Amino acid sequence: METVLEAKNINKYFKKPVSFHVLKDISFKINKGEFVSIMGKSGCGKSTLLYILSTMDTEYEGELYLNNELITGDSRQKLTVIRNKHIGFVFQFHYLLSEFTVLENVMLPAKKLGEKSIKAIEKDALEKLRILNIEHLAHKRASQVSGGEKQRVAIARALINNPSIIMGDEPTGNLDSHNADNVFNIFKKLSVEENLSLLIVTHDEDFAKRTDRIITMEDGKIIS
Ligand SMILES: Nc1ncnc2c1ncn2[C@@H]1O[C@H](COP(=O)(O)OP(=O)(O)OP(=O)(O)O)[C@@H](O)[C@H]1O
Repeated sequence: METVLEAKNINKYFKKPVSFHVLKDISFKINKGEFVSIMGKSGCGKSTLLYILSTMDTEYEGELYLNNELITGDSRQKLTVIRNKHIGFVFQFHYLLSEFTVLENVMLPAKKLGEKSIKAIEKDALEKLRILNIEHLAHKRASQVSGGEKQRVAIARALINNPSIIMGDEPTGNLDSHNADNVFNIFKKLSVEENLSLLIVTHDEDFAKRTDRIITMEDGKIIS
């Protein structure tokens, strides 16, 4: 089984206002095509962990491997490239640019990466919109589409650079049950049909139960 992401003995301390051991010896692997959820009570360290796994926070102990390469200790500049290329993000809030069209929003991370022509990026973006069944929204402004559609646009944007893994911090937190179900089905399809790995923090038990595996955290530790 091919491993996409591996965390080895991750420890994290917040030094202020008082020293606080927030992540305690976290180790796990995510395989290619695996759809994994992270659950745990508020304050157990889920967002802190995701921040480290997504390479945004480099102040931790332990080792992080992406596609079997050690990325712990890499420069900020290198991590920015790794993040743009290999990790797609979906948040609770969509963070779309409301005055830009749906298509322009989806194209942005690829433009930032700067590896392809605008024509090629546009073609890729339309393909991602097609996968998410929202190709018809391409030329609408982001402000003109519904909440559920915005989250699908955010997923298309997360996919644009063909990442190895999608990470989500409560991506269904702002959605009603119908739209949350839609997002679940999209993630499931991406994992089964595109062999994409997904690691999703959620408070939604129904969502988590249907993923391939649940990582449960308590008080900074993985308990199951
Ligand atoms: N910058 C910081 N400095 C000090 N303590 C922090 C900092 N950020 C978070 N914490 C604390 O670390 C713990 C873990 O926070 P974290 O946001 O990772 O929890 P969480 O499991 O994601 O919670 P939620 O489900 O409510 O989002 C909490 O006790 C929080 O108060």
